[in-house]
Amino acid sequence: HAWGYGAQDGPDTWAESFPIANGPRQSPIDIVPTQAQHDPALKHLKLKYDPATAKGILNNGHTFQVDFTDDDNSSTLAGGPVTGIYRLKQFHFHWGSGDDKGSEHTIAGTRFPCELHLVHWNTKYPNFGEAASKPDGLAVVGVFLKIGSANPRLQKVIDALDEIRSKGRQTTFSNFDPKTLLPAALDFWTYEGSLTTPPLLESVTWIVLKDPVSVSPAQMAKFRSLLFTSEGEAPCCMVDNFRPPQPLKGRKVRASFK
Ligand SMILES: C[C@@H](NC(=O)c1ccc(Cl)c(S(N)(=O)=O)c1)c1ccccc1O
Ligand SMILES: [Zn+2]
Repeated sequence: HAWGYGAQDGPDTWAESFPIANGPRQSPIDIVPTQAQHDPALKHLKLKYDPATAKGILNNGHTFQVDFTDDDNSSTLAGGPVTGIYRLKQFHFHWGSGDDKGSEHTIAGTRFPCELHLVHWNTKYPNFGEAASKPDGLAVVGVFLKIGSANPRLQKVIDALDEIRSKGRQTTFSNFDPKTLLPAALDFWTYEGSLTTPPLLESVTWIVLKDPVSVSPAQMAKFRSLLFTSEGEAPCCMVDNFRPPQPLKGRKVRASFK
């Protein structure tokens, strides 16, 4: 399935190969804070990440991702809306060609220039692939990035991008704690959704943090210097790799905060 974010292969065409694109629990969504219900039963988020589990950084032709070893419970998510323990598999970003768009989730129609996704899988299943096909298989923490001062926590990731400019390039990436990318407060909205990329599986408990973290225009320019294309192909800048908000179809969005 050759899918992408262009006019010929972008989100409006995905239903042709992935009919679940029109399913009942698709992501992302527009989060309307005034319509979210505070749920006092929601626990606080328990994130425990071991920097030693950071493995590599890869340009997969759709985004770039930092992969983690997930053969034990060294880096996990628990609490919040989930039961049990979820293991960190990878994190990646979605961003725009300009600062006026780029995030996948929106807040009452407001789009951010970038959104970070930390992907975790439920350890009640044997591995990520199995978990990705189960309704409670995945939990993704979403973090908005807004334009401001340079974010020093992003710098190590940004400095690695020169080595993975084109599709298929990867390099080692070690000793990194993704907790450093998160805002101080872990207040969140949560709802039942899907992968925002093909295969769009409806297996994600979304945990979208209320507070954004900063990214500078120069740092955004580095993201936009990546390529969707492989070496030797006509270069196409990796930008606008976001799926727009999808119909809520009656789902409830809960808030962990008042
Ligand atoms: C682009 C990349 N997608 C993921 O790996 C991905 C996996 C799980 C989640 Cl939950 C998400 S997300 N965006 O909902 O957080 C994205 C991808 C997809 C298919 C084939 C190759 C490939 O590289
Ligand atoms: Zn994502």
